[in-house]
Amino acid sequence: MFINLMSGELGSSDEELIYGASAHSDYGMTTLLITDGVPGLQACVCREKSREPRVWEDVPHVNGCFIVNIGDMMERWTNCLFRSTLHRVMPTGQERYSMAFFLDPNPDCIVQCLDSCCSESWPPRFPAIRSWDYLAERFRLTYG
Ligand SMILES: O=C(O)CCC(=O)C(=O)O
Ligand SMILES: [Fe+2]
Repeated sequence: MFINLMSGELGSSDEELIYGASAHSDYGMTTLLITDGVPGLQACVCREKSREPRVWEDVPHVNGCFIVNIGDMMERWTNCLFRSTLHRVMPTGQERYSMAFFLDPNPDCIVQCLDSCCSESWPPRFPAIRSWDYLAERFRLTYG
């Protein structure tokens, strides 16, 4: 479990929002996200993340509800039957707060294609990997 508190800040000189989040999918299994209702979050409505041009849709805020993101580890587990959600936060000029709860399997859990998610015509696409090894590699690639 990992919680991320994000805030968009107003620049002192020109009242411009200086932080958003570039396009990404979350690394883990599932993310529960809550925001203060200020817009900015967008999801890519494409099944293939590499497809261009990307089409982005605003994610509506619903009071009292979490936004649920499927993460990349869930995509591996389900052999791409569940696709992870490509999303981003666009600066709007307004102060904005969000809190993300990243839900992951235990570090020693082996993430491998579920039996119900593969067949002869749809073989496993990813090798089995220890949950923590997968996350550590993603963190290493992102943060060096
Ligand atoms: O602030 C948001 O709405 C999204 C944050 C996010 O994508 C993340 O923390 O991974
Ligand atoms: Fe995210």
